[in-house]
Amino acid sequence: MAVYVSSSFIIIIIPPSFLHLDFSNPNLLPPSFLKNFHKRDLKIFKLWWLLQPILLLLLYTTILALYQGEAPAFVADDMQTRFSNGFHLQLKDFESATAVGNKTYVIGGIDDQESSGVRIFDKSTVNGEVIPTVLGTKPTAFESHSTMLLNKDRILIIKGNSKSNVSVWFLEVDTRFVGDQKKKFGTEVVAWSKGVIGDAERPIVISGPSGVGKGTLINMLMKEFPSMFGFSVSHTTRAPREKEENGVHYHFTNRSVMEEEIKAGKFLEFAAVHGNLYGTSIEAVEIVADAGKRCILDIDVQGARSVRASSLEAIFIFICPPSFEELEKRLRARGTETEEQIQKRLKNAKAELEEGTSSGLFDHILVNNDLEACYQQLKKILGLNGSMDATPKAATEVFDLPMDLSLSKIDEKILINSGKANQKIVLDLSSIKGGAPGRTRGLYMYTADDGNL
Ligand SMILES: Nc1nc2c(ncn2[C@@H]2O[C@H](COP(=O)(O)OP(=O)(O)O)[C@@H](O)[C@H]2O)c(=O)[nH]1
Ligand SMILES: Nc1ncnc2c1ncn2[C@@H]1O[C@H](COP(=O)(O)OP(=O)(O)O)[C@@H](O)[C@H]1O
Repeated sequence: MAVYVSSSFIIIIIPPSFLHLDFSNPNLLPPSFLKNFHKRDLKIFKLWWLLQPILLLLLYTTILALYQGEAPAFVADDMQTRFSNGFHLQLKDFESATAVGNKTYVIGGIDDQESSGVRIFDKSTVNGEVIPTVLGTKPTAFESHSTMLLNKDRILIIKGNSKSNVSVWFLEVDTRFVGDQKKKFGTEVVAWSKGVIGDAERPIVISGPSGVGKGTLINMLMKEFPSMFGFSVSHTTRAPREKEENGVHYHFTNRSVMEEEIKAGKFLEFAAVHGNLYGTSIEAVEIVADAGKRCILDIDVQGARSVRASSLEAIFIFICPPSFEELEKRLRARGTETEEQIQKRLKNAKAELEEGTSSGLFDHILVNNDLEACYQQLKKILGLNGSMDATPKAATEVFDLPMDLSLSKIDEKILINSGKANQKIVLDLSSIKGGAPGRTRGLYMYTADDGNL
């Protein structure tokens, strides 16, 4: 016996063999059956043959539906779930499935280091299942979670049985960043982005020619506001300077390792600068956001261009020297480069100054003539004029989310059903900033009564 399912009907086909009857060969019919045939089973026999045309018609319409892209499935033995795009999948423990167009994204499952945490079932491929390239850091434990598709380009994941400040994740499936990466990798790509609760400000990109004073200004900012800013520690293939520490000023690495990591999608941006490779890893930006700090990136103009094209939504600041002669003087006075390196940096500075001041890439251009005056201007741009601004923002309320969640959406608000009567948890997405790679910031989560969302 088989139970046949399509969206429009269910057919139960009972073959004669199921009734232990073979009408095609009366010799094989059991004597008891022959004896009582007229009395007991004639009705079944007639009904069976009467039903055949109807069953055939139903079968025909099912085949038609299948041809039009609907996938029926046998569900007698398996517990399968059916999705709006016609997919039927057998989900494992702690897996969820979200339909996005022709694809169904299966997320989660028992956490192990090997698993990428995401499987895609794509109707337009021969095999159906696609294992994507997964960018960004995935959530550590998946266990119970609920998902909801947002704007057809990212899946919201809320982890049950967790603290509210670590419960929100996004899996980007069709954002601009993911689209660019798909072209680059030539594979299916998805990107994780952790949701950051609270009003974390936009990251800051600072560019300018070598020796202009970027590092000096960044150090002043970090010293005055240690709890507010965090430095994105870049990777570089250049040799460390005398006072530079691995993991603090840069992650010093070699070219082949860095190239492999770039291929694996670990970098938000990278560029060849003054003959060496420099790059910002996705992790470098994530670490700062996870510490609840505003991320500062000291990167060259090419890197700034790449970040501008990403979803990091940073503020872009370009620092100029008062003159080329002064730049040369500062570079020499710093005493960290050989004459050959100084010449290379000065040559590149011309192109950087041209690009930085005329491309429209930067939101603000500062001239670092008097250091203190330039620092004050930088603080003004960052909204740090008075001492009030330096006060850390009030901590957002952290609470426990229940194991089983159900989600619904009203405008930009996600209602998380907590199971408690009259009480909902609200996730407000109206001020959302950023996204993969890095973190999705500007989320607000609070508990509310039904009448007060
Ligand atoms: N694109 C990119 N540029 C970087 C990165 N880290 C540093 N840079 C840039 O590389 C250039 C050289 O940096 P560095 O060797 O520290 O020399 P300095 O600028 O003279 O202190 C500077 O313009 C930096 O802004 C990075 O991660 N990505
Ligand atoms: N406004 C300024 N006037 C004079 N010297 C400066 C000024 N700003 C920075 N410097 C000096 O210039 C040198 C280069 O500065 P640095 O911050 O290392 O530049 P960058 O990080 O842009 O390469 C350092 O020795 C620093 O002390």
